[in-house]
Amino acid sequence: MAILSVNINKIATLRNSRGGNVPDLLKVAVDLESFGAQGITIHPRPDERHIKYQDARDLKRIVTTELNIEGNPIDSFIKLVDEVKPAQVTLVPDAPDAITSNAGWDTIKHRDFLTEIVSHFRNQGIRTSIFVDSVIEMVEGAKETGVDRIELYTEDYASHYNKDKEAAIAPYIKAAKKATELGIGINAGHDLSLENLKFFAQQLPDLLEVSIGHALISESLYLGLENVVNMYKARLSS
Ligand SMILES: CC(=O)[C@@H](O)[C@H](O)COP(=O)(O)O
Ligand SMILES: NCC(=O)COP(=O)(O)O
Repeated sequence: MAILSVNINKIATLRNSRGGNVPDLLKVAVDLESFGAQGITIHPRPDERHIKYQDARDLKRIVTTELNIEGNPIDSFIKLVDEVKPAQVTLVPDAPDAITSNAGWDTIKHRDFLTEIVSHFRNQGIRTSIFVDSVIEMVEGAKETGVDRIELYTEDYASHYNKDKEAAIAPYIKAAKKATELGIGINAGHDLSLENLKFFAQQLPDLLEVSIGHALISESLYLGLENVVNMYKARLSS
């Protein structure tokens, strides 16, 4: 069974919106683990708009499951990962101004660069993963870099799931089969949700890990609001 790594970027977004420490990112990470999360994922972006570099250092001290740091391996990111030494680093080709991740690596074009970065992190005992679209050539290219795993970028699956889930999953099944054949582990993430996760996991038997943030945090709000509204009303009743 694949493990669930919860991406807590959105908790940091909410915290940063007021400049204080509410919600407390570290408490959320500890609570998530106690509720059963099997990993914590963060994606510090260069502008630190949600996860700050210091959060990565602080989380390393308290996360007892698996810390996964995602990001574009620019110099400051490489230094941070070298210092924090998470269980896993996931390389994502984000433009600095991207609103969210919107593509996987071209592992053929960037093969030499990725090979160098993968070897740099692997030499420190950090598991490596490369974010890729579900395209056979990109999986084959990833293999050439010596990476441990790929993370399949699931936005396309998620956005087509309601229209035709069989068609939406088809390229992922092919990419996953290729990865298994080549001996690369398979992670997946982006826009996975309570609605589309089960089918995805059922169709990819070799799936090792999913990282989920945006939907999971949004669903937590939807599912928690009734309880909290009632708690507030109880405090207003005499
Ligand atoms: C790599 C990936 O798929 C992303 O989902 C990312 O980690 C989310 O980043 P944001 O929270 O900044 O949108
Ligand atoms: N790697 C994907 C991730 O960490 C979370 O993506 P999302 O669920 O926030 O879209």
